[in-house]
Amino acid sequence: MSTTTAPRLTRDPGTAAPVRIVHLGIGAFARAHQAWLTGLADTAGEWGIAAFTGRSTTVADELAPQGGLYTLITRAAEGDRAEIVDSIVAVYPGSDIPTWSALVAADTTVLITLTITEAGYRLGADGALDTSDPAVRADIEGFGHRDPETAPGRLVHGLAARRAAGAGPIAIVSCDNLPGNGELVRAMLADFAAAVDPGLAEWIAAHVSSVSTSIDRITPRTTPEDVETAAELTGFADASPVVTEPFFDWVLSGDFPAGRPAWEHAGARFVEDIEPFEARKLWLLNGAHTLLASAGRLRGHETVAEALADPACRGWVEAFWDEAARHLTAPELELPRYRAQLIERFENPRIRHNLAQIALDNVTKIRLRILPVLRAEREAGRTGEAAARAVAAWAAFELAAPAAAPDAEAAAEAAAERTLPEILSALDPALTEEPALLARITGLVAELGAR
Ligand SMILES: NC(=O)c1ccc[n+]([C@@H]2O[C@H](COP(=O)([O-])OP(=O)(O)OC[C@H]3O[C@@H](n4cnc5c(N)ncnc54)[C@H](O)[C@@H]3O)[C@@H](O)[C@H]2O)c1
Ligand SMILES: O=P(O)(O)OC[C@@H](O)[C@@H](O)[C@H](O)[C@H](O)CO
Repeated sequence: MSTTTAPRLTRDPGTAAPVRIVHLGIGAFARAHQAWLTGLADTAGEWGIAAFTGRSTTVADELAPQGGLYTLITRAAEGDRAEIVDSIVAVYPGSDIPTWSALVAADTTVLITLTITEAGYRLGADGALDTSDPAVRADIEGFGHRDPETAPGRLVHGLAARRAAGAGPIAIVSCDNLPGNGELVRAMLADFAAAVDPGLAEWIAAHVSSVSTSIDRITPRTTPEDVETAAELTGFADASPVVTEPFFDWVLSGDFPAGRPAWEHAGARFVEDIEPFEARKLWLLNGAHTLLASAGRLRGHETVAEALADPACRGWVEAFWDEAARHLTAPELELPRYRAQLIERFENPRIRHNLAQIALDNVTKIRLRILPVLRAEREAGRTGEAAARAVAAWAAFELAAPAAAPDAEAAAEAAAERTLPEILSALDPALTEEPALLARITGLVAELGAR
């Protein structure tokens, strides 16, 4: 294998930009998107990123010996292009709380960026911090006495250190696929801080700006073959390359009280009202992914591209987009162009985007990406058939094997005990309150068939 003989990827001494950004939740996406764009925008070498993993230490273990350098492979339908990205200048496991706190507290740090996944925000169904979550409770009760383990706990811990150090204001930029992600961060921090120190909550309200973003670049998990490809393309052994598609988009809205990289020079857009952009991206792209994650797998497909090549799945996606598009009316959204681009992106045969990976945390995703379209269609007097089909496909999976079950045996037992109305009611009680809707979803489940 070529990676064993290629020279290691290492950083030359003195080539690292100073740390001004701290990232929590370093994985594939942050390196395909924000870190890459920061490198492109930062022509003067002023914006180094110190990156922390969220839970597992893997990315830190892989990247730290490389001084944070990594290979980004841009994978078009026609071929691969590789580049070495150097904007990440230090990498730590998320459990390294002393380093985390010191960097968040440093007055040279002016930005925190996040990719902690939707589940990492620890929100309840009402969008507020879920203080009944045992890990959140443990972080609240142990605040100041033991190291925090959740992302909200670590963020508030770091901000407490910043307040104590007398450092100035800071911006937090959520890069996770959640609607109103900036507002969710603001509320999450306020809820957590109020529970541990009302004075700290006031300081956070006055000194921390939560920026909302819509982020877009399809970045599947790296495979062992990708590691070999990176070495072949660059001549360097990289333990942790990232593969992504050519398309990218980043729309941001909010204040940066202590500055930011000139991301607009690399293609980012700053807008007053981000909501239409978020809805377009989350409903059309992520909504279609969520639909295919269940419906595509029910039809035996493993990847987005395979599912989209199936005329039935393609028709269901287009029908869902037609329903969503009726509620995305801002002209700047350029929906025909966006939809055409999405088809081309989904069809990229060289991006193996696994449906099982996309299906993780499906309940939250359906609530945020499918149910708003279903509700809007029904309020307009229509059936919302295509959105209902996405719900039915997920429910068919749950009927066969609930996602929360720890193993196959427990899943089979739990499945045998749950009825469709119970499953739907746990997703959203409103789904069972209208007999016509319940009957239609029941019919769609039967049409789609159990696994
Ligand atoms: N991959 C994409 O195509 C893509 C595109 C747009 C947005 N995003 C957003 O980025 C997120 C991360 O995607 P990725 O491809 O980098 O995934 P990844 O698995 O490569 O990395 C995820 C990171 O989040 C951390 N994490 C996981 N669960 C957590 C939790 N409960 N609390 C705190 N941290 C946690 C992990 O430790 C890791 O550092 C997605 O969930 C999504 O919100 C991803
Ligand atoms: O875990 P999710 O659903 O937020 O993400 C899975 C994919 O839909 C997502 O990663 C997309 O590829 C991405 O949002 C494209 O920008």
